[in-house]
Amino acid sequence: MRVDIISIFPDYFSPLDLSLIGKARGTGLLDLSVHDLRTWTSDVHRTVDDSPYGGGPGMVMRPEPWAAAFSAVASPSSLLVVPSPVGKPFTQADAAALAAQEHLVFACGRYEGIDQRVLDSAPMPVREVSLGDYVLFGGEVAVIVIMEAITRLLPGVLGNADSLTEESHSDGLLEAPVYTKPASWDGLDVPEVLRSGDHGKIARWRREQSLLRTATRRPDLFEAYPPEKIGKLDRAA
Ligand SMILES: N#Cc1c(-c2ccc3cc[nH]c3c2)n[nH]c1N
Repeated sequence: MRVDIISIFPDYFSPLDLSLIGKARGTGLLDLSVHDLRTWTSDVHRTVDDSPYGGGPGMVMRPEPWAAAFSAVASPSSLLVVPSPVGKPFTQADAAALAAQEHLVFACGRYEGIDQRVLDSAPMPVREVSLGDYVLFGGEVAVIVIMEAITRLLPGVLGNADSLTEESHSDGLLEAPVYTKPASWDGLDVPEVLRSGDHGKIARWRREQSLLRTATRRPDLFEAYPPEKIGKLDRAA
């Protein structure tokens, strides 16, 4: 997968040199380039913003540098992803869809945002996404989060792909609680079923815990979960 990130703060993305994302870049699974938007300015002050038409606080990012940047990095298979407070809430399904793309271009807005004409005239399809109902300083942190969600789904990045099948949100539910040694700690014991060696019983217990957790913590997800997939809860588990 090829990714181009455009930002006025390229140094924000040094975390993408680390850990499994850094390894994916090193092994060629991920071809990631970070660009400074000011590369595509044409004035001595390398200006990327100006005052908003219609008045109001703050500044708006000028269209010209973005248009020049897109012309430099876009290809026929590119998809433009723009983090924004007004974007579609980003979900695991969106991460999977983006992970299947050939080339992603991320536009990191700052100030009061990017001139709307940049998105309206982009030479590639556009996806505006939001991480949640709160406001960040800009799109950079959102891109780091999105890049982590995408990269871990790329084949070969996670040592054990099985991790992807039972984690929260992979199947629309929250995952069951996890435990490790010691069997008893701080007066609390690991649920006996997990130490039983009965894999069928363990699977049923985890399924039940996942459904119960989702129902109590994320009723929105539980309501959206197909009733026919819930099945009969095994109280004996
Ligand atoms: N994604 C996302 C965002 C943002 C965001 C994204 C871009 C810019 C550019 C200026 N301010 C921004 C805030 N705030 N909250 C979210 N969930």
